[in-house]
Amino acid sequence: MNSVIELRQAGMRFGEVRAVEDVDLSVAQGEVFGLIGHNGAGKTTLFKLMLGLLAPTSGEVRVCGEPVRGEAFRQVRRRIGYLPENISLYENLTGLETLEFFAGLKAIDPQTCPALLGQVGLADAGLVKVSAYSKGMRQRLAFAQALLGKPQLLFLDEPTNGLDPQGIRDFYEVLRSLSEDGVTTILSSHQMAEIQQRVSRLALMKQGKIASLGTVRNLRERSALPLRIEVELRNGAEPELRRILPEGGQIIRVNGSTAHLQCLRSDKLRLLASLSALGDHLVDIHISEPSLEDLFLGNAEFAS
Ligand SMILES: Nc1ncnc2c1ncn2[C@@H]1O[C@H](COP(=O)(O)OP(=O)(O)OP(=O)(O)O)[C@@H](O)[C@H]1O
Repeated sequence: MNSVIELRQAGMRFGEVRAVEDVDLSVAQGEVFGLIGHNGAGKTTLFKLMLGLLAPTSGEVRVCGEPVRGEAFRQVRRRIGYLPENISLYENLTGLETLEFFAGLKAIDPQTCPALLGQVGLADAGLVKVSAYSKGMRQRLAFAQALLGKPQLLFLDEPTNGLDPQGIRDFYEVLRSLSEDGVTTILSSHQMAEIQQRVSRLALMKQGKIASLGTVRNLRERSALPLRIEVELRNGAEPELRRILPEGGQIIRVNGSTAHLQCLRSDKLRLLASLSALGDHLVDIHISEPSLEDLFLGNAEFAS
């Protein structure tokens, strides 16, 4: 694997607070990698470690092969775009002036700014003052700021805050196309329904540690959470369902003609085989995997 980011037993303590502890992580080039966790889980601190804004109090953090505190990291930093969680924008500047201002700070050609505004869907708002921008427009502008200078590595802290569904779709479309060009993205989010279809892998952080790491499918398969199965029956078939239900299948409730069941993944095939014996009593079956939100909120136990 061509790792762009490597953390080895990385830790960050603030006095007695262990904000990040024993984190081992490798992220490959072109990945869209998600970080999720409750407030205070350590996501922002981990971002700051990877950006070289904080020096780890233990372990090692390397980005593009360089230790983040070394001299060589100055060059690496030029290839990094960062969208902080709470970016401050000047109300009196227009969108274009804002971007040109950030371009000046980064010594980037300001002539690249109009195209960048177009990339984030603000082509028609470049001459409008930020004070008249909606929350979503501000977030798009902040994203454009992170894209200045065509970074190879993007760190985006809660990037879809304030975006409407179309804005969220546009945002991930930009990420997808950047990923195809080899750009690596690390993003944090509380929006689990949104993140679960769009990241290549993710890490679930709890109290400074990575509690689980993998694809969404890996995380689901490792969790002890049950699958939910909705069984649509013909009228009067409930007793028959109860009769054929194998061990491991559990009826949670029955609403009219729909029975809500659950079972462990390991019992799924056995349960489905039994349900097929319902024959004409059966209208339809719908299986739901535990969502990322279930995994996150359900305090599921994960295998390491
Ligand atoms: N500069 C600091 N000094 C002292 N403690 C800090 C500092 N920065 C963070 N912490 C503590 O470290 C822990 C992790 O904080 P961090 O901001 O990294 O979490 P987070 O997952 O980003 O939370 P949120 O989702 O609320 O942004 C928290 O207990 C926080 O209070």
